[in-house]
Amino acid sequence: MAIIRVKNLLIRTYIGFNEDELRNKQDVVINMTIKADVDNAIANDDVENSYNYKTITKKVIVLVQEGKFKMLENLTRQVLDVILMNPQVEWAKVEVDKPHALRFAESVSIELEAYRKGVT
Ligand SMILES: Nc1nc2c(c(=O)[nH]1)N=C([C@H](O)[C@@H](O)COP(=O)(O)OP(=O)(O)OP(=O)(O)O)CN2
Repeated sequence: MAIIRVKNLLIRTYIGFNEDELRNKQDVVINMTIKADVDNAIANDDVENSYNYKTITKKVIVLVQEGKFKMLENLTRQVLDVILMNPQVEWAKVEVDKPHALRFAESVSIELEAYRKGVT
């Protein structure tokens, strides 16, 4: 198993429940930490049949770009769930930052982690 980190993935989406947030997209910054089986990538130096960090990243981009979210917790949980769908993933942690969400703070974030169902 390896720990794969996708760092500072910047995506624009609808996030929030204030009037202007419902109408206008804003940036979120996503950091994903994924514990996945990469034995095949190591043994064969080949992405075929290996956990592909590009694939999951593109799935997250589509999920977030095309979604509309009110609560940051909901967005974070949905990203975590899409990562955990892959049987090669044992555990994952997701942190989603909403920069400038608060007037006097640089950013606010929610972090969630979980094992894939059936893994403890
Ligand atoms: N488990 C691994 N997965 C992937 C690896 C790897 O080494 N281990 N390597 C890659 C690619 O080399 C990736 O790093 C670069 O791919 P690409 O330039 O296609 O990524 P982009 O996001 O820039 O692709 P665009 O389609 O141009 O947006 C992938 N997975």
